[in-house]
Amino acid sequence: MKFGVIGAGQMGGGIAQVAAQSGFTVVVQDVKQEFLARGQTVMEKSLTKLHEKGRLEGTPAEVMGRIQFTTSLQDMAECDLVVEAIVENEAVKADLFRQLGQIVKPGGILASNTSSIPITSLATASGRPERFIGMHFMNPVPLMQLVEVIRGHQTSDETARIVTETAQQMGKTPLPCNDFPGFVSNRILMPMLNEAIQCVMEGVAEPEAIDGIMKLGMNHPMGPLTLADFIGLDTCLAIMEVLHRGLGDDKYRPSPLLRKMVQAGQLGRKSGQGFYTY
Ligand SMILES: CC(=O)CC(=O)SCCNC(=O)CCNC(=O)[C@H](O)C(C)(C)COP(=O)(O)OP(=O)(O)OC[C@H]1O[C@@H](n2cnc3c(N)ncnc32)[C@H](O)[C@@H]1OP(=O)(O)O
Ligand SMILES: NC(=O)C1=CN([C@@H]2O[C@H](COP(=O)(O)OP(=O)(O)OC[C@H]3O[C@@H](n4cnc5c(N)ncnc54)[C@H](OP(=O)(O)O)[C@@H]3O)[C@@H](O)[C@H]2O)C=CC1
Repeated sequence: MKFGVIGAGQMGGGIAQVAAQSGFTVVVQDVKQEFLARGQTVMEKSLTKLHEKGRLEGTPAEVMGRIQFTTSLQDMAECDLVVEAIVENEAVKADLFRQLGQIVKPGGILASNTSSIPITSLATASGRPERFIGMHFMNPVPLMQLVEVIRGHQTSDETARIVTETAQQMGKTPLPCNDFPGFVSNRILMPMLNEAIQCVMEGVAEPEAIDGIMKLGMNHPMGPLTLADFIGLDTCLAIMEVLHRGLGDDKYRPSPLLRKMVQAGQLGRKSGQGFYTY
């Protein structure tokens, strides 16, 4: 399996790492060399952690040796499966898939790791809707078990079978759902995180108390505000806007505080400042 990943951010890097850990040959593309270098550093840290705990097959160097880093989309031409993990913006993703539809060999499968954007619309942009699917990994990819598999309106049975089997080969548990805004994961999770942000804005409680109540009361491993910072507040806002637009119900309105923080460049862990300082 020659496995392609577009985007070397927190998700793309994690997907590339787990694919290489599974023995696949991997090609990772990003728009700038500095983003590739950043992604490579994060992967090496994660692999070292896993190796130190005896949870890695082989050595970090052997795994990294299976990954090619490039800024050229042309290097995706011979991939059997390409997973996109770039910014949560439908126009940017659609433009990328129009290019990939021309570059990747005819039998290659194209997949999006999108959190919420309709798979069917991205499939149309790719020009190969039968060979297009949602392959939605969870953050952090090396640790989280789920891959949410979302079929577009024209995704073929063969494409769904291949992607499901690939997720299993990557040590993940693939679970199927249909193509509606936010799928299942973010249709349920994101409104909860948005509600926690609304509690901050309305002064219901301080962030530490809100997170503590949900950790101690509901046994969540991370409080909702910590999790929102971890995901990225820009990504959280983008998902809420897809839900609001796609489902047409005002209950999915993004919290005004979330929007203001993103406008201020406070994106959470990735910018060093969100509800907490990093
Ligand atoms: C937005 C979307 O579209 C979809 C989404 O992804 S929604 C978000 C889904 N993800 C979640 O909800 C994550 C919730 N959080 C958690 O499950 C946990 O906090 C966590 C697994 C992320 C971290 O686990 P933790 O015990 O709380 O913290 P932490 O101690 O940092 O990590 C646990 C272990 O994994 C290791 N670890 C953490 N991140 C790692 C990584 N990226 N790679 C390798 N090892 C890692 C740590 O070294 C630690 O090892 P030890 O237990 O041996 O010390
Ligand atoms: N964050 C999360 O917890 C999760 C996110 N997702 C989804 O995964 C996708 C990526 O999210 P995440 O990794 O957090 O995002 P990041 O912002 O961390 O990474 C996105 C990466 O893609 C790069 N990029 C942007 N545009 C292009 C392009 N046209 N071609 C190639 N690379 C590009 C970005 O560069 P630059 O820095 O210049 O923008 C960045 O390196 C999104 O669709 C998101 O919804 C899914 C599950 C969980």
